Amino acid sequence: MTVCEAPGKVYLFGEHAVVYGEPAVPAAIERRAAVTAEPRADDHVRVEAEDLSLDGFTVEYSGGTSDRPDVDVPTPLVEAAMGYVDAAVEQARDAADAPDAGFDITVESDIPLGAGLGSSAAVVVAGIDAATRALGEPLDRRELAERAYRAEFEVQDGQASRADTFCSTMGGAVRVEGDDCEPIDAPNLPFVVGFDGGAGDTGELVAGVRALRAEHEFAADTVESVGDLVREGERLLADADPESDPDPELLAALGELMDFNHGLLAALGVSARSLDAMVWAARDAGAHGAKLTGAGGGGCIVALDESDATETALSFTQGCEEAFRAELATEGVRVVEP
Ligand SMILES: Nc1ncnc2c1ncn2[C@@H]1O[C@H](COP(=O)(O)OP(=O)(O)O)[C@@H](O)[C@H]1O
Ligand SMILES: C[C@@](O)(CCOP(=O)(O)O)CC(=O)O
Ligand SMILES: [Mg+2]
Repeated sequence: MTVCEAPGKVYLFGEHAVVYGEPAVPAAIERRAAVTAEPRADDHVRVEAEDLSLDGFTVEYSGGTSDRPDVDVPTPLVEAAMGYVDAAVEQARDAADAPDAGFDITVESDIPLGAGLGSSAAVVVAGIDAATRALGEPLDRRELAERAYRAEFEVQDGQASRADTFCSTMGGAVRVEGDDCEPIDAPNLPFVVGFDGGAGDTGELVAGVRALRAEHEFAADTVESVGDLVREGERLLADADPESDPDPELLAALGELMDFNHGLLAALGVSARSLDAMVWAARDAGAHGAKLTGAGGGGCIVALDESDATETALSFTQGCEEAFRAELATEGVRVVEP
């Protein structure tokens, strides 16, 4: 039995635009998905994923799209729910050259699903790592990240960047631009997350931005502007001392860029009333800046505040179900057992 766990992430800036080759800077946070993989004697895959929003269910199937698990819920729901675990198993079989490998898989996660904190990437990264290790074929981190990206790319119908999967694999803050992925030295930023209890559909939201971009030059310009602000943010981070606490000027400058980034994401149609309400509650409470994180549509915002004011204000904000401080996860995917 092999257990691996991988962290979720917040986007300091750059989501959506990163899908079109602009740079983005996500940072891993201490909320993790743990995947257990136990090889089986047959070629079946049995998945226990109690956190799935289908009220928790257990299914047994041999993988692949033709073989539908025997559970009493509509097929699209099952496919949407199982897609990432399924794709992770396929990548592990391919990497280990074991097309008929079967597994008992268990997923346990404290990352809310579909909320912009990268639960899908964490499940895929931890899943591929656990399954390949269970087969005695551990991957190096770069290959693991690349295979996790391919899994997300497939499930999201060819619309994914390497940002989430690379960040979850490596931990810390990273910068991703196309296929150029590097860890970066960043100071420990005071992230506060607000969660509206809901979720967005990543594939649908990405497709919406794609359509807007194709239709209007100003939408394409908006995506480019996100890239410009990310480049400015990268310069700020490069000048900062990663060893000491970030100074107030740096936080103010990063916060201003986050505010701008949220405005541009809203213009691209991926914000939501609940996300805007949490962003404004954070700003009113004195946060240096606040923005939605991830695909949007519902889910989480991230703010910068070293004091408790934003977390307190968010906990009293209508529509905010949970507010918490998110510590930077310096370690990416890791083996818990054996
Ligand atoms: N704990 C989990 N168990 C099984 N699958 C999960 C789990 N967490 C996430 N997933 C998969 O990831 C999907 C959500 O991914 P996505 O829409 O990209 O949102 P995000 O990555 O922002 O959380 C879920 O529908 C599910 O398929
Ligand atoms: C919108 C996007 O940039 C980030 C999606 O993040 P999440 O799955 O909502 O955590 C898509 C991608 O980069 O693959
Ligand atoms: Mg995702």
